[in-house]
Order: sequence, then C-alpha cells, then structure tokens
Amino acid sequence: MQDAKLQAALQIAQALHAAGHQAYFAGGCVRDLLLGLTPKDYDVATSATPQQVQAIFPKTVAVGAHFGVILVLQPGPEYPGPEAADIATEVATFRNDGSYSDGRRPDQVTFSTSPQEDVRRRDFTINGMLLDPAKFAGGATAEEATLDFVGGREDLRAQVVRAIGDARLRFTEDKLRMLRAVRFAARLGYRIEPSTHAAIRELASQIHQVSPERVRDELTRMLTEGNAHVALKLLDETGLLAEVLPEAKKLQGVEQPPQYHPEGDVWVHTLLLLKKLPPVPPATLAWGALLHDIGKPATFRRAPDRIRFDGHVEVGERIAVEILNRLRFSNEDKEQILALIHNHMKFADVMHMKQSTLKRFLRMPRFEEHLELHYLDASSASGNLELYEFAKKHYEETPEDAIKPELLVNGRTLIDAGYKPGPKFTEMLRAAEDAQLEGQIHSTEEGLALVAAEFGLPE
Ligand SMILES: Nc1ccn([C@@H]2O[C@H](COP(=O)(O)OP(=O)(O)OP(=O)(O)O)[C@@H](O)[C@H]2O)c(=O)n1
Repeated sequence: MQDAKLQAALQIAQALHAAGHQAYFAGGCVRDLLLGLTPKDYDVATSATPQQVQAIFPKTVAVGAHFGVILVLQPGPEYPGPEAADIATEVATFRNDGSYSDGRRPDQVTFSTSPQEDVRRRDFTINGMLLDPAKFAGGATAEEATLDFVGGREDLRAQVVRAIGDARLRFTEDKLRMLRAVRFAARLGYRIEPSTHAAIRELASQIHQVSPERVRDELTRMLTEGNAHVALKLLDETGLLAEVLPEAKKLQGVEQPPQYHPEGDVWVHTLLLLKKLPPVPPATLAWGALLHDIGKPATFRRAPDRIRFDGHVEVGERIAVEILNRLRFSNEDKEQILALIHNHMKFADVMHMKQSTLKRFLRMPRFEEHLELHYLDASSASGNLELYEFAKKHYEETPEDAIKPELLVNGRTLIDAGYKPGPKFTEMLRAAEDAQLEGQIHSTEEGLALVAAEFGLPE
C-alpha cells in the first residue's frame, strides 16, 4: 500500500508537470524519507491553482479549496476488484501567507507560484523541505532529490525542532503548532530549539484559542506515537500541561506510600506507565494510563498507618469525566477510559473473588486493555506481577462459554414456570446466573429449584 501511495503521488506530480506546473512532495513525507522512515502519506505542493488541479484530475474532492487543498483520488492497486479503494493524495497550491487551515483566517489566504515562499509559511524546518519527484522517480536518493530552503536538513542532523523564521509568528498563525512542536520532539527524540521553546512558553496560555477537538487529537497522537512520557515532560516544561491538562499537573509532588510505591510521587509513577506503553497502544489505554490515578491529589491523606487515597477511584472518575467532556471525546472512548479508571483497583481482589465475580470481571468489554493497564500500573510500582499473572492465566484459560455461558434460566424460563414478570425478576435471574457461574447448577430444573428455594414458588 505504501508503495501504491508513493506511485499515486508520483503520477500526480508527473501530470502536473506535463500541464506546465511545478509540483513537489512537501512536509512530513520529505522528513520521513530523509529519516529512512515510511511516510504515512505523500503531500504534493504545486504552483497550479485549485481550479487547475481539479481540471487535470477526473476525481477530486475540494477538502479545503479555500486554502488551496484538493484531494486527488486515484484507483488503488486492487482496482478494478471488489476491494478497490481509492488512494487519496492531498495536493496544495503554494501559498505565501501565514494563515493555516484551521478555518480562522480564510480571508487572508493568498496563493503563490514560488516554492520558496510556500515553505516559509510552514511550521518547523524539519517539516519545511520539498522533494523533487521527477529526480526521485529517476533513481536519485531522497537526500539528492531534496530542496531545502529552510535549513531542515541540518536540523534533522542536529535533532532539533525549530520554527521556520520567527517562532512567535509561526505559533500566532496556528496555536496548535505549539503542541505539534512537543509531539515531533517527543516522537523523534529531538530537542526543541531554545527560541522556539521560549516562544511556546510565552504563548502557551493562548492554546485555548484552538478547538478542543484539535487539542485532543494532538494529545492522543503524543500518547500513542511513542515516547509518551517524554511528551508529557515537554508539555510540562513548555507550560502547556498546566493549560491543557491542569489536572495532570497536580499529580506532581503528591507523595505515595513508599512501601507500595518506591518509585516516587504520582506524577513519576504516571510517567513510568506511559514509558512502558506498548509501541502502538490503543488510544483508550494510553489515556487510561495517564488518568488512572487522577483522583489521588484530591484524596491524599496521611493516615496514622500510612498515606492513603480513600475513594480516589470515584473522585478520579469524576475528574476524568470533566477532562473527557472538555476535550469532546466520543461517548465510546469516554466509556472505555472511565471503565479503565473504574476497574483498575479491582485487580487487587482478583485472587479472592468468587467464581461468579471473577467471571463477570473477565467478561468486561475489551478486558485486554484492563489487564494491560494493570500490568503497567503494577510494573511501575512495586513490580509485583502476581495478580497480573493470575488474572492473565484465568482470562486465557477460561473458555468463552464458561465466562459467558448460555443461561440455564432466563426470563422466558421463569414465565414458562409460572412466575409473573415484575421487579423481583432481575434478582431471580441474577441469583440463577450466579449459581450457574459458580458451578452450583447444571440444568434449567436445578436453576428453577434454586429460584424456588430463594424466592418461593410461583403464585
Ligand atoms: N499546523 C500545521 C500543520 C501542518 N503544517 C505543514 O503541513 C505539513 C503536513 O502536515 P501534517 O500532515 O499534519 O503533518 P506531518 O508533518 O505530515 O506529520 P505526521 O507525519 O505526524 O502526520 C507539515 O509537514 C507542515 O509543513 C503546518 O505548517 N502547520
């Protein structure tokens, strides 16, 4: 597929050239090619206007025609099979203004015919390079085919995230770029260049001008693209953490009982979890890891025996709801992240649960994420993985139909036996299911006998 994406972008550039326009690969794909990484997407920058782009290609979508961005759709490699999906490539007209496509300054977008001008309005030097597709297709290396008007190559070598030109200006044009600086620096393991860093510190409080959805997506990418712990530290250093996640900032300096948490305060513990996340974690797990102890600062108490956080799970859920609503999470993600927080302490009881409780625990939706969060939590604290191993073994070894068997007694069975539907039904069904999960009943008759013994015979 990657190769197909590259071929699609090369074809587009060729068609633009043939029509007398300039066309380059631009932005992240050039950076990734120079780093020897596979680009996620290939973006094309061109001197052709959006109208000219639309006239050349038969299938286009004007995603941001106002900003000069046209999506060109080409048949994928499976074409004309039933699985055929189009390959979409963003083609953007050169611009010479600083406004970025976040919808706030549309009246100021001005197109250009100069690639030099186009790169100067981009965010960071490492994202500001162009690549000559004809040279590249002709066998030149990415290095040889790169056009660098902004010093991006040198900054890649020096491993620096540096704003192009005046950092304040770049961030003023699009405040989200402050979070992008942190994301790229963390993901690539780079430093943020001092004047770029200083500009973020100065402007951090303006991050609220960015829509919560864009902030959420940027944070999610930081949490899931690797080095999430570094991203959190950089967010803190730049002053952005206190703005976008003040609740997480409060984890700092909150002491924990050293016998359970030799690693240090709640912040350090949380960073350790993030450090141990799998390479491509589900976003919900990553957010669950970040927020699992978010209720600790508010419940900290020095009890006579030790430091305690009574009720931190419930308080944490309330704080998390506020954060997740503020960042406009979908209901589905919100539910799962809250479930992760809600259940993370239950692993402590897992060895002493009744069979029925354990089975109900194991059949929670997406249990693997709960298990993984417990692993991260335990291995970032005492390091004792006994509970984890126990839960994992039971999860893996208990067959699906034992965890969630077909019910011996359901509502229909009760009605057929002469019980009238009513408020007691739920309790009866629960009692029968519990007994079944405990292995105490093995047939519908035994189930009905149990119901009769506990709740009486039908009237
Ligand atoms: N706020 C932004 C967003 C993007 N860009 C420019 O548009 C390019 C493409 O943006 P995007 O696809 O968001 O990022 P990538 O650099 O491709 O990074 P990633 O691989 O992480 O998606 C960037 O490289 C950069 O040149 C920018 O200047 N300012």
